Amino acid sequence: MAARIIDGKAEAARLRAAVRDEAAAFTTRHGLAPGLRVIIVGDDPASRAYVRTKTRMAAEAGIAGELIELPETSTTVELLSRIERLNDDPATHGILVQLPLPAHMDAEAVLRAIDPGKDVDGFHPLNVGRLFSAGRSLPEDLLVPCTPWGCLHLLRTTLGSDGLAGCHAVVIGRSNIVGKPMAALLLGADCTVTVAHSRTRDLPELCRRADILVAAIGRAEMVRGDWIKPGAVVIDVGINRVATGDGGSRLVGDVAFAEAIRVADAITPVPGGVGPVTVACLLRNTLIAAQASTRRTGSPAPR
Ligand SMILES: Nc1nc2c(c(=O)[nH]1)N[C@@H](CN(C=O)c1ccc(C(=O)N[C@@H](CCC(=O)O)C(=O)O)cc1)CN2
Ligand SMILES: [Mg+2]
Repeated sequence: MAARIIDGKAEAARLRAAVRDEAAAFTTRHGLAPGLRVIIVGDDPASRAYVRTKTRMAAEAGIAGELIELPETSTTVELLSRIERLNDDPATHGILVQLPLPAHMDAEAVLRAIDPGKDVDGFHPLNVGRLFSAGRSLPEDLLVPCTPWGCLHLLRTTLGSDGLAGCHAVVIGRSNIVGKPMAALLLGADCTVTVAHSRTRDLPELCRRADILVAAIGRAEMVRGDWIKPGAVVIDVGINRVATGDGGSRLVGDVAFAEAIRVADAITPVPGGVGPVTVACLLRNTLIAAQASTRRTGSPAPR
């Protein structure tokens, strides 16, 4: 039987509707909407499309989103001073710097400069540390990286909230954006977790032992059908544009979908899987940041 296709678009719409209701209540209570500032440096077409989606979805959810576009030639110092101003702005509850930054910029310094309470990507070392030291329930004000949070959410909707316990989860990829935080979240959900990467020996054999397989490698259709354990749940984080031969292109994931669907119990498609839930989580994090700031100060002003 063909695998169930996990509908990330529908799940994202449900998450956004919940954020919209809570954002409306926040705005009524505080006279100020949750505010998100998205910074992009340079002209990368894919990044530009993602940030436009983020600010459009924010507006639809009642979040005051603003896109800040800086030229490719901007310096790290210029970006840091922009972030400093946003850290001090009481109407800004969430700050996101779209990645990747141009190679000449110091991305680590930039991510460290964001006020951890406004770090809606969850990439600041303080938030990373809180995630890795959290137990089986996450603090309610913790800002968790959006893609892994989205993957966990899709796993819970597919397997049920108790269905992850005891599963062997294999995460392919060890990035700070996906692989490492994904491993922390799966551990918190009582999975036994293996993190694989480019130097892992006999990756196909390891994957065949996974009840849950999360592919975040960035290589088009690298995971083949015969790498997958029958009945596994497969979460495909990859977004790779490949040529179609007629001059056009299409998006594929890191998993060979047509092969995997014959073996897995459930699988996320690309597009329409993890991506839309990532954006919904960003809106959710903005709301969490706004709510936490009012708890700290009694007003929407964070300091
Ligand atoms: N600061 C950040 N930078 C980046 C992140 C991030 O979480 N924070 N993640 C990725 C890109 N990304 C969000 O920024 C992202 C990529 C793709 C999608 C998405 O919904 N994709 C659609 C397909 C879109 C298309 O047609 O091209 C899908 O999968 O259905 C959302 C977010 C790197 N940078
Ligand atoms: Mg650099």
